[in-house]
Amino acid sequence: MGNGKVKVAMIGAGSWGTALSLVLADNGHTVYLWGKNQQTIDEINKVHENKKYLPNILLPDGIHGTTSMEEAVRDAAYITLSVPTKAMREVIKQIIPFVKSPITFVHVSKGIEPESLLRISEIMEEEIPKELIKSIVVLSGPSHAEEVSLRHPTTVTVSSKSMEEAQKVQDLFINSNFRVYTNPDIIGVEIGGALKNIIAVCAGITDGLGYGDNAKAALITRGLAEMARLGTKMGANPLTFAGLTGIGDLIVTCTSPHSRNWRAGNQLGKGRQMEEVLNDMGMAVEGIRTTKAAHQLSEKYNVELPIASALYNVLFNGGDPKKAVDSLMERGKTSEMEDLINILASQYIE
Ligand SMILES: NC(=O)C1=CN([C@@H]2O[C@H](COP(=O)(O)OP(=O)(O)OC[C@H]3O[C@@H](n4cnc5c(N)ncnc54)[C@H](OP(=O)(O)O)[C@@H]3O)[C@@H](O)[C@H]2O)C=CC1
Ligand SMILES: O=C(CO)COP(=O)(O)O
Repeated sequence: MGNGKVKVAMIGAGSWGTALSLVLADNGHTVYLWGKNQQTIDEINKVHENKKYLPNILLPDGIHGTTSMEEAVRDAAYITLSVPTKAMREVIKQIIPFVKSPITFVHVSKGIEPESLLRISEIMEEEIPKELIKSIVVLSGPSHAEEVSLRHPTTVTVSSKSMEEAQKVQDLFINSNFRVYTNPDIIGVEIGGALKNIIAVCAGITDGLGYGDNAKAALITRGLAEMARLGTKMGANPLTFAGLTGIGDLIVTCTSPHSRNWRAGNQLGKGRQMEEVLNDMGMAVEGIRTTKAAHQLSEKYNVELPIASALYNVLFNGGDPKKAVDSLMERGKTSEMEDLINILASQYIE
């Protein structure tokens, strides 16, 4: 391939895996886009379109669809995982037999696993034999697949325990439409990307209830405080929440109808039932499972998460969305500054 151009295995042919394959192909790399649905893969190869997940986007020639994991992974320089969090373990098990030497795994997904309470890179460390891991890199940030595939300006962040490998992945993806930053705080980057989905569901709910911009601004700002409060307890740098994978991703998902989390919340706010909403969506709505994980994490770390708890009550205890908002507004009085100081201080006090 030469000229720094490599083969990349993209595992997951949904919206995000397909859009990121387009970025890599634009950069001259050869992408083997793996999916389990034969019809989707045939469409990608024959008409260069992923009709289900990224309709009306002509995919570049450098993208080869495949349902063969062996073909996708063989001789790849990078293996990128782009399946929803709940499919991670199952898909990694399918990859491993075809990995012959240590390689850098990239993941681009946004969730926390309920029960184990692991971030995705931790799940990967559990599932992939140590001797096959060169490094694990996460790519996250405010980036709707629909806009990335139109080559609209987008910024994301990569993070890893190895910044050398993170920089290589930065070089792999970066181009004039897709600007990639680095951040050494992998915990903060992964937690921000996962928890913002909870707040986006809530923003959809308040929009569905007919509330306006004040409620949205309140959710984004207090949601950010909640993310930072839990994140710092889990070892994140509080400053990461002021970056692309914190406030950046909160803004894009809480304010955009592209967001599946916002859209699901919006339907709940309009009075529809969760099961029906998720069935109709037919795409990953990560915020639902991550709300369960956040509820468990708030107990584990003894951190108050009023917004996530209110959503947990709506999603898993049949709570009424309007009453959930009322309950947040009627909480005991607190001090904003005291909360922010506690967040900044929490990494130093244990
Ligand atoms: N869409 C976006 O704009 C962005 C998404 N993300 C994150 O990327 C991740 C993936 O999301 P996204 O691509 O949007 O999701 P989609 O719902 O668009 O696609 C999910 C893909 O995963 C596949 N999949 C699901 N379960 C399995 C499984 N058990 N085995 C194999 N394949 C499976 C689906 O295949 P099939 O159709 O065959 O079921 C489908 O190709 C999520 O964590 C999301 O938060 C991050 C940034 C942006
Ligand atoms: O993470 C995203 C944008 O950064 C996509 O959000 P949704 O999963 O809510 O569509």
